[in-house]
Order: sequence, then C-alpha cells, then structure tokens
Amino acid sequence: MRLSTATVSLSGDLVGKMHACARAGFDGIELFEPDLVVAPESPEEIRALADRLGLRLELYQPLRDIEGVPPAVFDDNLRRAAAKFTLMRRLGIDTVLLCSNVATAVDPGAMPGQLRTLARLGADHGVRIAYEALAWGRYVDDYRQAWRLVQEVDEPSLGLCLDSFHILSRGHDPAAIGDIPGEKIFFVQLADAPVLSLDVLSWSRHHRLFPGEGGFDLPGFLAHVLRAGYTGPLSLEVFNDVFRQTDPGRTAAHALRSLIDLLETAGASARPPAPAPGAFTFAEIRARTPETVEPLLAHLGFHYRGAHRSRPARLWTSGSARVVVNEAPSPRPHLAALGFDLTDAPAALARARTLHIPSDFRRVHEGEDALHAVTAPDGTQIFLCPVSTVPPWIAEFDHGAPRPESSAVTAIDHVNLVQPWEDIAEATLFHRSLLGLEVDGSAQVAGPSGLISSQVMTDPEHRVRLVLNVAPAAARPGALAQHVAFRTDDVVAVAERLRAHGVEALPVPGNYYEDLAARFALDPARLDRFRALGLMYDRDGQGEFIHFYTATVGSVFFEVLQRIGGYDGYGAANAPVRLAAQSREARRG
Ligand SMILES: O=C(O)c1ccc(O)c(O)c1
Ligand SMILES: [Mg+2]
Repeated sequence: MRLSTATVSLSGDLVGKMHACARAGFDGIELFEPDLVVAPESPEEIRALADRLGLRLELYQPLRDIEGVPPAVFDDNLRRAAAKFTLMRRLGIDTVLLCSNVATAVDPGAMPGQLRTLARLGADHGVRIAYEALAWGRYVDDYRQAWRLVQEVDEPSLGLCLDSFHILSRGHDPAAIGDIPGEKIFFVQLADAPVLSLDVLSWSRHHRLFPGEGGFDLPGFLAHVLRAGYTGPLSLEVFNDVFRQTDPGRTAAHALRSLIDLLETAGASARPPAPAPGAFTFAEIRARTPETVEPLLAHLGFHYRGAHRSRPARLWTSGSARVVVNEAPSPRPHLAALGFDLTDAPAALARARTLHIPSDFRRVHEGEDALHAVTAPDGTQIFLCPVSTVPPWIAEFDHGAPRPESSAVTAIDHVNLVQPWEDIAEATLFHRSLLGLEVDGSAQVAGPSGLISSQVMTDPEHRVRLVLNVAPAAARPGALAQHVAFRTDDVVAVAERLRAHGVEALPVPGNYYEDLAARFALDPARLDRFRALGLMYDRDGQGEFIHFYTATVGSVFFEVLQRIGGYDGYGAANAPVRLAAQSREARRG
C-alpha cells in the first residue's frame, strides 16, 4: 500500500517537510493547506518538487464548513470551493478532504442537496471529495452518519475519508467500515492517541500520536479498512505539539517506522517473529575515569572478572548481573549500552531491518563474538544477544580470575533511562516494535525541577523491565541520571557491606521515616534498621519492597532492591524522596 503522511505531522516549512518525507521513504503526502498558504513557492513549484522527489501529492486538506448552511452562505462556500479546485489542478492533486461542518451548519436537511452540488462542481474540475466526520462536527460527528449522507447523495465524486482518531476517540465501533465498498473510501488517515479525559477537540489538535504509541487499537481499525477492500494510501495525520517543533527528518523516519510496524502488526505485511527478551545480558557504562565507578561495584559485592582482550573494557559480575565498564573518552560516566538476551537474536536483527533501524557499526577482532547492536532514540546502544547461560563473549574478558561462589546481587532487575522530553513517543515505538516490550503502567513523579512522567515497558513475563523517565524541559541537561537496579535476596546485607567500606547510600531524610511509620505499622526495630542504612520501603497487597540508592557518578547511579512476595512495582511512592535527595547532592557538588 502507498504510505503517506500529512504535512501537519511535521515541523518546518513545506519544502523542508517534503524533503524529510522523501528521505524517510514515504510514497506521498497530504498537503495541509496552511503549509501551502505560508510558503513562498508557487503551486507549480511545489508540484515540480514533489515530482522530483518521487512524492505523490495524495490529498489537499481541508475544506471546511461547507454543508448544511443557508443558501446565501452556500453560494459563497461554492465560490471558495471552486477556487480550491482550480488550485488543486495546478498542484496536480485530485482528492480534497472535506471536514464535516463544525461551525456554520444550521440546517442538516440541506446537507444532501448541498453535498450533491459540491460533488458535481468537483467532478467538473476532476476533483474527488473525501467527506470526513470530525468528532466534534455540529451535526455529523460519526463516520456512519457521513456514510449515510454519501450514500444518499450518490455521486461518483463523493466518498469518505476515515480518520481513526475521530472514530476511536468517540468510542465508535469501527466494525461497520468493513461493510463500506472499498472504492467509496477515498482516503484513510491514521492516528493514535493516549487515553485522556479531555475535550475531543483539544485531544485531537495537541495529543495525537503515531500508531502504536497510544491507547487506540489501530491494528483492529486497519483490519476493518482492509476488509472493506480499500486500496488507497494509508496516511498519518498526527497533530501533536511536540512533533510540530522537533527535527522533521527524525520525525518523518519515526512516522514511517510506525506505519511499517502497524502493517506488520495487522498482518498486512510479513514480520519476523518477536525476539522475546528474557533478561538483561549486561549493562555497559562508559567513563573516561573507570576508577570512579568500579569501587562502587566492588563495594556492592561485584567481582572483577578481567579486562577485554582488545577493547579498553573491564567486566564486573554478580550472579547473573554483568556490568561492563568501558574506558571511553566520555566526559561523564554514563550508561551507554544494554544487552538483551533474546531467544531469537537474528529475528530481532531482521525486525530492525524491516523497521529501517540501522545496525551500528562495530569493529570485531578475529575470534570475538560478533554481537549486533542498534541505537535507541535516546542514544543508548541496544545489543541483540543470543540467549545463553554463559555468553561466549565472557571469555574475551576472563583471564582466569576465580569465579565467585555466591553473590548478594543476583540479577539486573530493571534499568531506568532518562528520555529527552521530545523523544518518549519514538522510544516507546522503538522498544515495542523491535523488542516486543509493552507499556505496563505509568506514573507522574514530582521532582524538584518538575514533574517526571515515568513509564514502564516490559515483556509479558516481566523478565525485562525498562523504565523510561521523561526529563522535565526545565531540567538542566544531565541533571537527571540513569540507573541500573540490581536485585538481591538480602538488601540489608548489601547496604551493610557498603557501609562497612565507608560508603554511604543516598541520604534519606528523617521525615521520610516518620511518614513511613505513619503509613505502615512497621516493627520499630525494622524501621530503625531502615533509617540507619538509608533503606526505603514500600508494600502492596502482593508483597514488600526494600531498596536503596548509591551516590551518582557522572550521570549514572545504582539501586539495590529486594522484592518480597509478589511485589511487582518500583517503589514509585519513594521516587520523589530520591529525586529531592539527588538534587541536594548535586547542588553540594
Ligand atoms: O482539527 C481539524 O480541524 C482537522 C482538520 C482535518 C482533519 O483531517 C482532521 O482530522 C482534523
Ligand atoms: Mg483527519
């Protein structure tokens, strides 16, 4: 199918948007009228550019507030429409989108006749009219009403535009789409959106997302469209405040990836199987000064396993938790890479390829494990590792250092990545489409520099958990740190070990423990222990959670946690305490 996007989905000027769409690989675009009106290029120049870029100008949009009006108003509307039809001919566009009247309609009884007159005028100009029921239309706000009108008018030049947002935001059942003859569906627009309780107009104009990034069932919607026999373009129409101000080249690539993923999810194009992540293989920290990170790992009970034979990297392990410390010319120590154990790593690589996610270049020496990696939107490298109890690459580090018998830290429980505010939708799509991780809850956490929205992405068995935290726009770059959370069966022992090495956990204020005592009837001796070691606590119907944080080194820190019983959360209630403490520590320098 032809893949398209509305120019309103991107930032910049029209020529820049067209270049971005062509470069990303779109087949065509919907030309959003305001983009043309403000452009210095003539319609002929836009047409010539589209030709040169191999982009089809699929649709001109929108024509508004035409039907259901008093006769004198309608005469003027026809004049307006005729001017646009003439313009469309100059642009070489044969389909126009007509929004259902939201403002000037007073007489629904006049609609069929006026739509028929408009359709005939369109036919005289070689223009097809795609009638779209806006969710806030005055009389027509449901695609089924629009379809009844189109049937009643019964003109070859009048058909429907179906926009997933207007249908799904109102909770209208899309099933009846399947019964509309495909050739009467002139255009299909796709947009997802987060589930919000907001008036539908504001929701539509500011919060739309690309398919797969919100709460709507786009694959289900598309299935009905395909069942109808529609063969026209699939076009993204995403009004979103963030994408209106971010790099159009990057947004266009992100947008196309969402369409490819949607087609694959809906079964409309072939897709390699899900790679099914089962664990974090490793986390890699890059630091110019490894000596700032490594003692902390040692104090947490990690074992040094050796230096890599060809890279300036050193391996530390504890249980199944592996941390690679890479001496790289990075100004601040940071979490640079994550490995995922995948039951089908080649499938993940094939999936990356179909999603236009390039594989990173890595120099591999003779005899070394050639792992493939891709780069996530936030810059974190994601290694696609074939699952194995002892990955072959471990031997590249191991110089016979004694294998530890037991370790307090048993595994990487989760990894928390700070996302630039403009990247979260792209990151959600990336981790879902490539690794099959799904959003599993989100929360707003109050920090000193603003609210942080925090979103968990995990596999169905919750073996791999990524927490994506969106940095407030006001936060200084690097003010928020990433972290690796290690799981243990005895968090008190790990905290005591750290203390025995003269290292303090992140300080937790006394007020926190008073509040904890008020919230939970905790044994006073246990509470004292928590207070003495800087441990934080949470509990729900399933079990308990005890954890602490280390100091931040560069832009990375560690958490050590113990899950007791079936507790499956992350101690979200404690996050504001951590953020406030980290902010105090950062100020202290
Ligand atoms: O919000 C609007 O006005 C508007 C315009 C054109 C569309 O296709 C649409 O879905 C909404
Ligand atoms: Mg629309």
